[in-house]
Amino acid sequence: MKMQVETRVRAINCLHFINGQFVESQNQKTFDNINPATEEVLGTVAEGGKEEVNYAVAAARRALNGRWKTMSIVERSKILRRIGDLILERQEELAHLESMDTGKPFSLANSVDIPRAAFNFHFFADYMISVNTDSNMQDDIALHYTYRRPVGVVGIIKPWNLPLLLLTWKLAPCLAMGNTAVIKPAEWTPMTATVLMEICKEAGVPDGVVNLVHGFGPNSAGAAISEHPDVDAISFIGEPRTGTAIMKSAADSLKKLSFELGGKNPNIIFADADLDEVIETTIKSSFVNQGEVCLCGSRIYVERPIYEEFLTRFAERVRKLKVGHPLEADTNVGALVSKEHYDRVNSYIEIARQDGAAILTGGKRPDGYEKGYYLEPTILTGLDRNSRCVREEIFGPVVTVMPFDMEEEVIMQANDTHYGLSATIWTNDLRRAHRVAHSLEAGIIWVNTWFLRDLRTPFGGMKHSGIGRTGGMHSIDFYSELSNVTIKL
Ligand SMILES: NC(=O)c1ccc[n+]([C@@H]2O[C@H](COP(=O)([O-])OP(=O)(O)OC[C@H]3O[C@@H](n4cnc5c(N)ncnc54)[C@H](O)[C@@H]3O)[C@@H](O)[C@H]2O)c1
Ligand SMILES: O=C/C=C/C=C(\O)C(=O)O
Repeated sequence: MKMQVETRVRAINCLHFINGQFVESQNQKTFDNINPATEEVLGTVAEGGKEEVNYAVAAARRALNGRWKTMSIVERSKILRRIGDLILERQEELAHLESMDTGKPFSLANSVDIPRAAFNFHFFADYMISVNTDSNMQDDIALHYTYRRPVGVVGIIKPWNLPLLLLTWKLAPCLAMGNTAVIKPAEWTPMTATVLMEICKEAGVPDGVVNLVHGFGPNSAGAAISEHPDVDAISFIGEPRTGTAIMKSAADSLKKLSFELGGKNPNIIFADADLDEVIETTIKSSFVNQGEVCLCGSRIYVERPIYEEFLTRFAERVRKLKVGHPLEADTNVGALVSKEHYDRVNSYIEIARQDGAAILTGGKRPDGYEKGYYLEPTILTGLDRNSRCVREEIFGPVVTVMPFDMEEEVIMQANDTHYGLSATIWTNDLRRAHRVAHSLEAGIIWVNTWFLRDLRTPFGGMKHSGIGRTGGMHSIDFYSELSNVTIKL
């Protein structure tokens, strides 16, 4: 391994964090945390279940009515700000841990994941103190006003692709509104969430306000949180079928739910777009984070007059991407997160072959890597719209490219999916941009850009891609209960 980023950061063993203390499981059970870049064991993770979740939920319930409740909004906002500051103070360490856990390039974790995790706290620290409530005078009869209170104990269940970024995206507004939390990180990526618990404690979050239980989903910590009668709300990010399971088990206690689920996002490129810009951004929207981003544009539709030129130039650029060890400074694409996921992504390449696809680039391990879950960025063409590679979320460095002739036709194909998370449109025709944007069934639509975020804007998916929106006031709404008080005058 050449040009490896200098690091003294060591992987950590991960314990639960309950009521302000790091603890083992009652039965001391653990599982191994594997480095996807080397297949070596990074460390151990405490394996929690019902018992640990019960203990964490009880601590969170008690903490709701403790110092956290009486603390002024300004004091709580300062604590959130301090968490953001401490994340930045430990940025390199966190970026290393995130890179080791997920297989993503260190450079990406250090420039995107960790700074954004800090910003999630800084943003909501400021936002929370600017939130107004309504009041209405009803003639001379009555004064109505609203106030917000916390929802209560919130279960936060996370995926593995952007572990700290996505955890903080939920935890910051959850704490801002005075809730307490029981967090379940993804089993494959437990390290940065564990460090975040240390940071929360150091920043002054009272014991019991944030709790972390490691473990798996079904019959494990995840299920124990979603079925727990004393958890008031669940904030979940992950696959649609996990969302279904969580919704079923949350039904008995009628929990409030926020779901951010998968995507099979269309990237629609019209012939009048600026092709240089299209290619540069499409490289990112296809392959950043090994394509393991829910927002990745995995179905690329190109208007016929530029189809061949796009394919040639796109493939040329993709072949130049460096697939390699996440800690090498020039790596663009690291390792997929786990053996299980790697096998799953590869199985789609096999399906593509059987369906008669042309594999324009990639489709195999890069030369020189015998260990680690590496896959070259893969471009598939010639697939029928009914191929599973066009219909199902692959969540890896694999895109399909298809030509189109008519605007109506591409809109129909783009919407021909159960998913509805995001979409990208490339055109310089203003009217067409609006027209197509309004026709697409997606919660997040970008025109001539991708993943350009403003944390005040609504974020989330329709159809099987999610329930509800987060961001700005939408997050405040989910993490609070609004009461209206009417005073007769
Ligand atoms: N829309 C978004 O914002 C967004 C963001 C990131 C990832 N995602 C989606 O997440 C998926 C990839 O993540 P993943 O593979 O970790 O998802 P996953 O659904 O397999 O797991 C997510 C979490 O749920 C837990 N879990 C699994 N089964 C459970 C159960 N029965 N009860 C309770 N918890 C359970 C897991 O342990 C994990 O912590 C993709 O579909 C991706 O598109 C969506
Ligand atoms: O993999 C999914 C990426 C989600 C991104 C966000 O939730 C965000 O940018 O707020």
